[in-house]
Amino acid sequence: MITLRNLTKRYGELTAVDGLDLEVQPGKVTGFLGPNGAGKSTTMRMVVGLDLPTKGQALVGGRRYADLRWPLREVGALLDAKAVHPGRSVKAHLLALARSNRIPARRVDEVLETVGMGKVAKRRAGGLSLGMSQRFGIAAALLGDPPVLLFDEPVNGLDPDGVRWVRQLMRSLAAEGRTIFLSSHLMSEMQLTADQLVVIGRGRLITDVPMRELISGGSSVSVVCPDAAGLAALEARLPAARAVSLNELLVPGATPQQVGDLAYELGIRLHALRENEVSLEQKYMELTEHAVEYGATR
Ligand SMILES: Nc1ncnc2c1ncn2[C@@H]1O[C@H](COP(=O)(O)OP(=O)(O)OP(=O)(O)O)[C@@H](O)[C@H]1O
Repeated sequence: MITLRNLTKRYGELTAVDGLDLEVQPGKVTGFLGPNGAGKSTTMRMVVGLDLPTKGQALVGGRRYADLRWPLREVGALLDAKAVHPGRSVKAHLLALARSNRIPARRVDEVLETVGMGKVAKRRAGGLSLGMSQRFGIAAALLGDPPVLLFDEPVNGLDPDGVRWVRQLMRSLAAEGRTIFLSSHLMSEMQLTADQLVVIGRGRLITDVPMRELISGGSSVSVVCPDAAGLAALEARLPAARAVSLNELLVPGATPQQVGDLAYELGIRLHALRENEVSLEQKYMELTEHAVEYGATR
């Protein structure tokens, strides 16, 4: 579990993180969203002791990072995939990390296999492609087999196959009971990966909500009916319905079952009956409408 208590970070005049209170629970993937500059990376950096809070606390398993004896065994993080010694080999870098936290050397080969880098262990870390660097960073995060993992934009630079691999990895790590805290700007991917969503804007919490709850509210049903009289009869019985074309109605707040049963009762022929879920992207845009700091003006 990750616990943030009144977590605050100021850089001079700028308040990057502003009194965040949050519990990131184990056994779930928690997505961490917010516009550019909202304070996501700064928050994650404070959890792993790379930045000190101006006020408040960030705790891993109830303890501050600085108080963890073998931090890599408690929390793993991929924050900046390019932040490695460029001249060292992939394997040497991981071996050094392992030694610093008394992690057995065989674990290095294991994590390299997990991320599909067994064959490039001897390559220089500085010569890796962006996608390979991401995999390498994930290997480093997994090294200590920690119960808590943070990933800042892990799919950045990955090909579609890699993106899917990361999604499956996140899901399986959460299924093992770990705490997974994941930031990404790819809404469609986040919708497929996260169970819980934390949205921040200008350093403040906007919402902390289960994904299902967020995207289920506000769904609608589309009904396609080939004859005008049938469509009019349906519209008359569905007060929220509005025509979107000559043969189609949109019914906000209804379920396909309700509309299908009504059509059956009225003896009306339908050509299509579709549920339109609200996308995470749509909900996210609504939630962060007033929190976008560096948005385009048009
Ligand atoms: N070391 C620093 N010194 C001064 N300002 C900083 C520093 N690090 C971050 N900031 C500022 O703090 C704010 C939050 O930045 P942060 O990188 O945490 O946002 P983010 O949500 O991760 O953004 P993005 O989605 O663009 O990665 C920004 O305004 C940023 O410019």
